[in-house]
Amino acid sequence: MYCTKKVTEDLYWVGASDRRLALFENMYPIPRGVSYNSYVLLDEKTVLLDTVDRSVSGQFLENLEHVLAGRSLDYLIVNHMEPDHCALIADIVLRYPEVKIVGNTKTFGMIRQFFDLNVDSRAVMIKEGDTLITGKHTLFFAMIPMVHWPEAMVTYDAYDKVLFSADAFGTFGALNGNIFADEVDFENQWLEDARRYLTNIVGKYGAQVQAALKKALTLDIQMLCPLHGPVWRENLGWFIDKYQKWSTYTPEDHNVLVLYGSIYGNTENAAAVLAGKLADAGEKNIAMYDVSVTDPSYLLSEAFRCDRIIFACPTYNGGIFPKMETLLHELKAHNFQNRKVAVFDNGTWAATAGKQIREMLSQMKNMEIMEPCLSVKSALKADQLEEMDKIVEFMVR
Ligand SMILES: Cc1cc2nc3c(=O)[nH]c(=O)nc-3n(C[C@H](O)[C@H](O)[C@H](O)COP(=O)(O)O)c2cc1C
Repeated sequence: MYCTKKVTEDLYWVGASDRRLALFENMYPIPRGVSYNSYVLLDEKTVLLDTVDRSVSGQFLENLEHVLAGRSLDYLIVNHMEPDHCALIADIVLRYPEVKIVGNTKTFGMIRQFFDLNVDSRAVMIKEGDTLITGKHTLFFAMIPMVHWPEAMVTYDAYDKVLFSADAFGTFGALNGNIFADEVDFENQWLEDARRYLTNIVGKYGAQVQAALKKALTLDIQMLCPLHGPVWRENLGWFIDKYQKWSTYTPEDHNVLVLYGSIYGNTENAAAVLAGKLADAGEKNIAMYDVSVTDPSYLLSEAFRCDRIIFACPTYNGGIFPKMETLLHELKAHNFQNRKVAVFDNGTWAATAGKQIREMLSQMKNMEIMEPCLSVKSALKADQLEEMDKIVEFMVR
């Protein structure tokens, strides 16, 4: 049975959700699932905006057939060539042989790589600022390279003032009947996943997201139609502001994040003592995670949210406890910057992790790193509490 949603007078959502997939991109846990959005514009010409992941192909093809209601498909606009959106291009061509495919030079290069498809005869090659008139609707195209692949582009429907934003403004999370952001408690139930999605997947490309936002802000946008997650038709400024923060590595909250690793529990104990002292000093909503327990994608997202971070872990074979080292590599790889940080380490015979963590942090831009670093010798002792108080002073001042 088809499962579609009317978005505007002429626009339909024909996507579907996957609640079985454990890891998005075989990397990121998605306990709330994910949606693959696809849209159909019914004008004098019919237009499909992106396809979906192969996992939801059955539902999608049925949706498309229902919305077209016997009409042929004139155009398929490919805003993004990642397989979770482009997987069904060849299937669309088989079902709708008259279809023309709209994309930029890089799009067609990638279509040739992914598919054995003679695309040239049906290619409508567009570039920045080009238009496609479909009847009463005029569609504009703008390139948003590296948000998050080089060929990525957005389509703007000037008639309804709708921006089809590709992966921008997307989020993890299956759509549960409500496809509009104003129909769900986005701030409490979706924001964490939206942050985790953007920071992990496109976090490295803050400058490119900024460039895309600058272009978008020149348009009168009444609706955002991303390729994952809810459609935005209210309060767009609130969500765009989140993107401004994430893409400029500006913290959202004045909160301390405590990230610790521990083998036998002594570093964990010291982290708990420190968090208690921070609370005594007035810190609210302290966030604390064991780096061995929580997936790095959540920790990276939390690091983007908080303005101050404490890293603590044991020394491991002369190096950093591996789970912490992985996280630090992730932060560096995502261009993480602009935070106040303190470090403490632990070691039973030669503690070197703290020095190495600070070296890694100093390779990130604009990090205010506390010196020196507290070093626990196996277990925290009362004579080190004063040193711990100094971390608290540094964090709260
Ligand atoms: C595989 C392994 C390697 C270790 N390597 C070092 C080391 O190079 N230097 C050191 O001082 N301690 C080393 N340790 C000991 C721990 O860092 C130390 O006991 C620490 O206090 C553990 O803290 P925890 O109680 O939070 O796990 C190692 C422990 C393990 C299991």
